[in-house]
Amino acid sequence: MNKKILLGMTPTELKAVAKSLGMPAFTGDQIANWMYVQHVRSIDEMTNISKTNRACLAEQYEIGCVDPIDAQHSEDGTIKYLFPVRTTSYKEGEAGNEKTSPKFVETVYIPDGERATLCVSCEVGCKMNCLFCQTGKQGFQGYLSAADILNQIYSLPERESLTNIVFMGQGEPMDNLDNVLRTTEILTAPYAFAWSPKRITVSTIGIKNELKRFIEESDCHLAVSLHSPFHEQRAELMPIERTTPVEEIVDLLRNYDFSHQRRLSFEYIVFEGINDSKEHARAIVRLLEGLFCRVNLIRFHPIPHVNLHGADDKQMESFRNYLTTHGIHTTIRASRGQDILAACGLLNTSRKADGDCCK
Ligand SMILES: C[S@@+](CC[C@H](N)C(=O)[O-])C[C@H]1O[C@@H](n2cnc3c(N)ncnc32)[C@H](O)[C@@H]1O
Ligand code: SF4
Repeated sequence: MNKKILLGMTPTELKAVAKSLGMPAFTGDQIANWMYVQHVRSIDEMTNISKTNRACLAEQYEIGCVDPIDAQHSEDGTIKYLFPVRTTSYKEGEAGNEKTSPKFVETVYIPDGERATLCVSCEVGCKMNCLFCQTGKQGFQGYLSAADILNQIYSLPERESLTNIVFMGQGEPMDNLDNVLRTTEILTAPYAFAWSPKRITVSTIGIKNELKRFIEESDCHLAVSLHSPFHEQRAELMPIERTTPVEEIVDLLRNYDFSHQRRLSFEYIVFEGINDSKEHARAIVRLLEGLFCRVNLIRFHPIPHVNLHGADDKQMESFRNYLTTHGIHTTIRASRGQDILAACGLLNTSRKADGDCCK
């Protein structure tokens, strides 16, 4: 029998589990504390629960944490982990692709002086098919459960040194919003990891209704992938633009206040000769006028069979300077882990199921 997984459950749900097994409701709080505060790896370690009750719980349940099975080390200190995925789901009508099991996701640990950022994945692959992204090339093989998203943090060898988490790995967070929100709730709740939401950034291409829900139900920072201010060009780079133009996303964002603790940023990969002109910079200034936000310029990390090239440093700096002098706080993001294919947009686990995982 496949055991049910406790990781990702809220205290209310854990109390219901305890009661269903004939235990007092407060056992649910004890389980939450053992998992989310003490980070134990087995039910047997929950020593303030009686031996009999632990055995009873373990008959049907397990924590559901699983260690990474591979780690690649970059020369810049970045580490890319490969995590097995326990359960994936699909929305109604989406073809399941269960034959590719076992499934894996990649998670990237990025130490940087006093900071240590973890880039987590929320889906196996991605269905959004952005032209420039290697995860998009993988296609979509399922939504991660909150347990599998959380496990990337729970089972990370460097967990205690983490200062920030970014949802910038495989997958589109707004496409798996319930599980992403459940994860950020557990990461920020006082009963659990108790992280400030200001240490967590969720990146999205902009799916309107879900984005609205995310803004209203979470306090985490938000990053929107822009990449072109022009409709036709953005649609060529990012198919989502055809159904949800970024102008609609910006209009939505104008309804909320990002001038205090919560940060709104736009990510912009600078492609040589494609989106690095003065016209682009001017159009960005027009698009974002009056919005309290910043722009992060990203270097393009080349992927096979895609004829796009990154702009050089001089061009990126001049683009940044134009935006900055026109009132938009703009930074150039350092690329990390490119030598081990861990940099933004390079994650891909399509071949891992064929036994290629440790090469
Ligand atoms: C991999 S995505 C995951 C989060 C979300 N799906 C999104 O697109 O915002 C994280 C960031 O990587 C960027 N990215 C994708 N492919 C890239 C590439 N080849 N080089 C640089 N950045 C890339 C995306 O545009 C996005 O800003
Ligand atoms: S850039 Fe983001 S949304 Fe686009 S394919 Fe990659 S992971 Fe998916």
